[in-house]
Amino acid sequence: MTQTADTARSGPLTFAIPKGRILDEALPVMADAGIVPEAAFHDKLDRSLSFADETGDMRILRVRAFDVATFVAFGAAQMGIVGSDVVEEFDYSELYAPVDLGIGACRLSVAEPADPAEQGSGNASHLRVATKYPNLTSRYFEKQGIQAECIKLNGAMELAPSIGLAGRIVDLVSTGGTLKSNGLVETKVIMQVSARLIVNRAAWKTDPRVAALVERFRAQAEREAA
Ligand SMILES: Nc1ncnc2c1ncn2[C@@H]1O[C@H](COP(=O)(O)OP(=O)(O)OP(=O)(O)O)[C@@H](O)[C@H]1O
Ligand SMILES: O=P(O)(O)OC[C@H]1O[C@H](OP(=O)(O)OP(=O)(O)O)[C@H](O)[C@@H]1O
Repeated sequence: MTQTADTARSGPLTFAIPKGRILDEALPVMADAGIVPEAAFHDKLDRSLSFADETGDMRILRVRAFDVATFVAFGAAQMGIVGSDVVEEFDYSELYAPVDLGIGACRLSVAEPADPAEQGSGNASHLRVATKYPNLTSRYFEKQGIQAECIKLNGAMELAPSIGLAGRIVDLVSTGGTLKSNGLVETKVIMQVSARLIVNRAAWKTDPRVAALVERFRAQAEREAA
């Protein structure tokens, strides 16, 4: 493995990616931009969270989606890939999302029980909502003049109405299959979601490797969109 002069000077560039859904779609996009993880990255038995790329010039972190944004915002990683749902939920001032990668398409929606008998009678100006996205949810309902009490869950939001935890949920929807299987219907779309290249603001200004990679991802996204 050879290392460039930049790497020798400032250490490897650190790139964070989510270990969940986006990963399979993100790897080819990264490869087109010249970022290919070392073989160990694909070994299901390997418990490492940090990997080199094939050149040895980069470090690739595989973390939870929400943590990708936090790592990049605080400069622990200079760049990463994450859904626009996560970018908007945190709204970190140090985090830029300059390129829509056109992958990980889904939407953030409100859903409630399909069966009217199961819909909470509740006060229309005060709702209880189960979600992984309390900031986006409160903001959305505030705009409608509704005070939403958000119950933060980390997964399986779709269970909440049937067990009496909350009358509604706000969660990601793609095919709608998960909602249907759990007796829920989508009532409002809050935002369309796709995966973004994210960059630490200071790193973008000061590290030429970051700016060069942003341009590579941008050119590739434009080619794909054409
Ligand atoms: N059904 C879906 N269809 C398309 N994209 C999705 C879907 N669900 C989630 N995503 C996108 O994938 C991202 C990661 O989702 P996922 O829940 O798999 O992450 P994760 O890294 O496993 O996080 P966690 O472990 O915290 O759940 C989401 O932030 C969203 O942008
Ligand atoms: O509309 P669908 O195509 O059914 O997709 C929606 C599901 O996908 C996401 O969960 P994911 O499968 O990523 O698992 P998670 O609940 O662990 O985040 C989301 O939270 C929904 O549960």
